[in-house]
Amino acid sequence: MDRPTGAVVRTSDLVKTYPAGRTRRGTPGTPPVRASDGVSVTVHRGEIFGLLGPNGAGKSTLVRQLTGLLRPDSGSVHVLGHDLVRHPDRAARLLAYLGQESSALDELTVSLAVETTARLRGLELREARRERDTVIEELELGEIAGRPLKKLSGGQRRLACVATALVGERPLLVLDEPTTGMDPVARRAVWAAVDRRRAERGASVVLVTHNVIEAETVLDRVAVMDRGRVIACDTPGGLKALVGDDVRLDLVWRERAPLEVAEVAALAADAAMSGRRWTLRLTPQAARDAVTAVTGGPAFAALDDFTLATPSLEDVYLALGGRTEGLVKA
Ligand SMILES: Nc1ncnc2c1ncn2[C@@H]1O[C@H](COP(=O)(O)OP(=O)(O)OP(=O)(O)O)[C@@H](O)[C@H]1O
Repeated sequence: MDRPTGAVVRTSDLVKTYPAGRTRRGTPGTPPVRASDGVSVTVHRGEIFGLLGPNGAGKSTLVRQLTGLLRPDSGSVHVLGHDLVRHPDRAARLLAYLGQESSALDELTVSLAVETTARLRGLELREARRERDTVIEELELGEIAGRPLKKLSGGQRRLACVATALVGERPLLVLDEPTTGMDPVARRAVWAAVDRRRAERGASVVLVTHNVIEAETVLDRVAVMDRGRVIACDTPGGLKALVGDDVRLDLVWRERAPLEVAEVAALAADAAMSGRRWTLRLTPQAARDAVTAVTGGPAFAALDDFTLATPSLEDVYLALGGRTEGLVKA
């Protein structure tokens, strides 16, 4: 897609270290954590930009700095040309932020929470109510619009919080795991609404996720984070090209792998093993040979299931040396 090149977000060499935990006499404190370790990212206008990585990679720390909520130790953050390290108060006019926890509006009904947020973002009463009604319909919140947030299920409450993030037309939406706890219908409604803000109003979106499937389908570009650093940044397709033509072979054994079969023993060295599941990255020819070996010979009786797939972002992540814990597949 043709996009204007203007940067909406530009961070340069951000460093943030959380200080060491306090020690009680005789007990060791927690060490300091460098949660941002020289992070430079640029988000363009009209782009859905993802931050992907396992728990503790530094995604939330980064978005809290680019929303002016957390001051970096060093480095710069510019949003639409405004220096948010110097002027964090300007963030409220430039962006809407949905954090992981959002309990400030818990006492209000869904409808009032959305309307109040719209008013706080400067809309006149009539306009605020019009936007409220639009977003409530868009996210199919009508049935629960009259109920207080604190009495909703986790997924419903999250959806109501997304609704508050979408009113008031901010040019930048920063969403930290927006679809946590939602069912597939709600998730689809959220992605459609986010995409509409981008397509119809040119909004830009920074989206934190550790859901690999979600990342592949909705994001234009992805920064892969690990231990406070961006270890790769590209389109999902560009990232997948890093792992070349390799395919992924998953083998699931009924009880245990038949290591007495020579072909299976040969595969063991390169397999990432998780219980009864082996995962291998192989060239297409090697994968064909492996499938022939495990489905044709004596290994077949021990095999429960197998799948052959083109690379996913998870494979990219592994190839880059990342850790898999916390990367969710569903
Ligand atoms: N307030 C804090 N004080 C001390 N350490 C912190 C604080 N907040 C985060 N950390 C640490 O900083 C690192 C990065 O945390 P952060 O929340 O940014 O990760 P994340 O990628 O958003 O993780 P998750 O996917 O679990 O939300 C982690 O090691 C975390 O334990």
